[in-house]
Amino acid sequence: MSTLTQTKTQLPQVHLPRNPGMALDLDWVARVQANTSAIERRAATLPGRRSVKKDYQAAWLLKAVTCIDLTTLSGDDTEGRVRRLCAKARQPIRADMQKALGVSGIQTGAICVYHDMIETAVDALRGSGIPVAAVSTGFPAGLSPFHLRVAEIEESVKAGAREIDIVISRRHVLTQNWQALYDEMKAFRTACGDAHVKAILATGELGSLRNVARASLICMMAGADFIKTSTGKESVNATLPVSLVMIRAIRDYFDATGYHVGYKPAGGISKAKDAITYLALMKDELGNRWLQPNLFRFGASSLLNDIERQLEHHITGAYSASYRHPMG
Ligand SMILES: O=C[C@H](O)COP(=O)(O)O
Repeated sequence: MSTLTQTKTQLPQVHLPRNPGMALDLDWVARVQANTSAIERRAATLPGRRSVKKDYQAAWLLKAVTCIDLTTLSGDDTEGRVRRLCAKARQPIRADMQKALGVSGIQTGAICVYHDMIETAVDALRGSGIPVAAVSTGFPAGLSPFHLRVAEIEESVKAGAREIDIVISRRHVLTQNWQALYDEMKAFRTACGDAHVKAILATGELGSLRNVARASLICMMAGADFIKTSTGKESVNATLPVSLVMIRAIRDYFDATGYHVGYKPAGGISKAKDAITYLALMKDELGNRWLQPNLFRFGASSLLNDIERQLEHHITGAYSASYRHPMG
């Protein structure tokens, strides 16, 4: 069986029980540390490692496509743009390219939009099985009144979102008010009901890697299905050091509870090479099980474009202009 065919056949996902959360364990939180210089040293070695080549590279890139939350979060989003993006999510790689690669049925992990665009996206994705994710709770700052943030989640679920990307209150982390962070996250999880909840930490605003580690743990204790780095609107978004810290928090939580929590780096990931670095990091730290869309997503608006160009190069030996792969 070829590498690419294996990628296709590995797509069906094992059903895993949702993380139900647990009581807030402040002793565990207090024990969490982060050795910044060691983490930065390790992260610096990751992009320089020998990369996978040829068919293996194409297989990893196809895997990356299936893990993208194809995102548009702009003030000027229109129904037309969202519909075009949904068409792209249904067929992110051109049919002739999929045929040349010997695969079929490749789709992105989800579409990610603001509340206003949920119904349009649900309609455009009908029958595809692709979930709609909505950013919520006063995204991106998360500073609207608490009851409105909870109501926003409920409205988005009612409108058809199957995944809700909430933003935490950064001030709870910066003031070490862990109880408040836990209570907030738990209320958001309850409001989501059956919709899966991704907790956006906005790591670029949390001050230290130790804060990132502690906030990750608390969100998981409060029942997060995924932890996500960034809104894409902070001045620093997904980075490898932050990813290492969050992924290791996921591993510690799994070791202690047996529950799988997903990881979503988001913001500024736009190159195919970077996507492979993130996938390799997941594989190194958490193993193959976390290389599926139910446990790993990229939050990205332009990554797909570069992946398509690299796959076209793999097939034809030539790079096409990026406008040949329009996004929306
Ligand atoms: O969650 C997703 C991000 O908002 C997308 O960020 P990006 O436009 O930098 O890829």
